[in-house]
Amino acid sequence: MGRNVRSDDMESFDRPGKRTRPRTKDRPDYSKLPTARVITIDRGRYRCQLDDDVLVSATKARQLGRKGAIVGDIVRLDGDVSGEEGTLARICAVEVRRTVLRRTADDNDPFERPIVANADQIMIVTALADPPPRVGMIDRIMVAAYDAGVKPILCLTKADLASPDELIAAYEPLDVPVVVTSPGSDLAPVRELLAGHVTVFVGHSGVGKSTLVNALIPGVNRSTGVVNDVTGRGRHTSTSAIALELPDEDGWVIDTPGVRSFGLSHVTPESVLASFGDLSAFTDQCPRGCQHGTNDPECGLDSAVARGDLAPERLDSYRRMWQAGRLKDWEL
Ligand SMILES: Nc1nc2c(ncn2[C@@H]2O[C@H](COP(=O)(O)OP(=O)(O)OP(=O)(O)O)[C@@H](O)[C@H]2O)c(=O)[nH]1
Ligand SMILES: [Zn+2]
Repeated sequence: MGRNVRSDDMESFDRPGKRTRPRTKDRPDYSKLPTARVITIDRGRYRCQLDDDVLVSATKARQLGRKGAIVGDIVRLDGDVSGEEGTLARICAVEVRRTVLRRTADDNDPFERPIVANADQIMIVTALADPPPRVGMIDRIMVAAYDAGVKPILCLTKADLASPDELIAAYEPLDVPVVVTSPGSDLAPVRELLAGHVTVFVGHSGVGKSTLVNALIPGVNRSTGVVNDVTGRGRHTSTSAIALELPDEDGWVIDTPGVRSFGLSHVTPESVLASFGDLSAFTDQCPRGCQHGTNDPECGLDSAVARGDLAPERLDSYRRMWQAGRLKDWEL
């Protein structure tokens, strides 16, 4: 089912403009209606931002059926779009999504949950200590990013408490940009990575994500929790994803509630491989049903390395992601 939207989801990072039009033959034409971005959802009410920055509350129009809108969606609004107190617009259509970031509650959960639409980057926020970093969790979020065709970035917070060197070294072969922060640190490198992009911030509760968002977007007041001394976890202080426009640069930050696990039952080796574009050329000769893993005999990726056509580090990086996607939550 989710596969049907794949061709739109899986566009490569460097061709963001290309999109396919939905079939509109037997549907009314909504193309004259104003577009808005869904910035947050609260008890069935969609908070939308029009192109001229006016904020409008909206409900789903009946013709949308069971199809929902998610944060980051670009929607067509009908009805009262004045944004005045007490007014309510209607979401008539959801524009084709460039990307959809998904997770399942855990690896046994058959229902994939779309979290955010149209992001092109995901910032994985991890504390270097308090709470301690979990490489398994970082890898799993990276797998979800690759699956969605969204570029991962690693943000290591609380560098005042522990050195980032080990983690930086661990992610070097994956070519993932890494930024390091500590209280009062210069956020210019972070801003530079965010400029011109729609970036989802994901992280375990208590890693300092809200602190970071508040520093990047002054006045937004994301509530910060205090790490609980007993559990080492932050309080769950944020409840819904919210899209926030960057004040000085073009671009959006989509802050998501703290996550404890990241189920990946929707991910296939092929969808992850698609983000390793240089590797997919070598899998044509693979035996049927090859998962391109370490123990798959005659995998074309191994032959490519043996011939010298593919760097072994590149294959190791892909296999590491492949492995992370197979691990169950409770094995982390
Ligand atoms: N030592 C240190 N503490 C930090 C840093 N950044 C944030 N903190 C503290 O870590 C705690 C958690 O920070 P938050 O920003 O609330 O973390 P969060 O990831 O948003 O957590 P949730 O709101 O629970 O999702 C707070 O007490 C912050 O003051 C840092 O760079 N160094
Ligand atoms: Zn293979």
